[in-house]
Amino acid sequence: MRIDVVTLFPDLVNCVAGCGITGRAVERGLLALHCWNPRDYTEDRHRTVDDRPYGGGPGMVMKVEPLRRAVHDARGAAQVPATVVNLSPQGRRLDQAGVRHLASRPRLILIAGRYEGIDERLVELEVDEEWSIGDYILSGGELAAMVVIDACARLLPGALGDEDSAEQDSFTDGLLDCPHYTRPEVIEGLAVPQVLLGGHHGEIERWRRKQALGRTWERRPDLLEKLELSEADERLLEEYRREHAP
Ligand SMILES: COc1ccccc1CNc1ccc(C(N)=O)cn1
Repeated sequence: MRIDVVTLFPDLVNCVAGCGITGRAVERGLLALHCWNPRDYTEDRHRTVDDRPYGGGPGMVMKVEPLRRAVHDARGAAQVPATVVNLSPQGRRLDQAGVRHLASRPRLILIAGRYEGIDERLVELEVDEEWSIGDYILSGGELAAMVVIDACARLLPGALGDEDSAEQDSFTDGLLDCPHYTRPEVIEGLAVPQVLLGGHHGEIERWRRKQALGRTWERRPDLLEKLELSEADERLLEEYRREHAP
């Protein structure tokens, strides 16, 4: 998978290429990451990428031309046609289904805006999809782009060894994750649930599923609404509810 990022801060975005699972995905050639800086596509002495908003108001708006030239060069840098994505608070809320959608694209060009945002005509001329990582304002789209890169990289075949937990990742099956424990067995009088120490894999699996169902019911009932639970899951959740009824 190839991801190009149009950004005024390539050093920030390139951090994902240097460490962890995303760094390993790049190392293994599973993910190619390239940044394009609109400032390199300016023609004036001051390398101007922003200007004052028509209609007045605070802040600045990113100009179309430097962005458009950067997108054009990004497109031309590989044969594979790209899906151009603008990261903005106005976009569709990203969830794991959205990540699966984006990770299924052979190529993404992510636009990371700064200032008050980008001239709407760039969106009309070049952008295929707008996505938001949540209902909050960031100083730029770079962190949102890095979230997309990380979440997509985890889904690329070979990115995670079996030492990682993408398969059991919460949200993969629409539920929150079960609690996790590691050594020592007791900390400050808090012991690891006995079932996890017994080595009975069937019991452990059952306990983990029940915890995932129960925690989703307690913390994110909205997620549960969206799911068709199996008979077995319904029974597990019922058991959890009885044990944890307030
Ligand atoms: C006012 O900022 C903008 C306005 C418009 C576009 C981009 C920006 C850059 N900032 C962003 C970007 C994304 C998100 C998000 N929630 O995904 C939050 N902030």
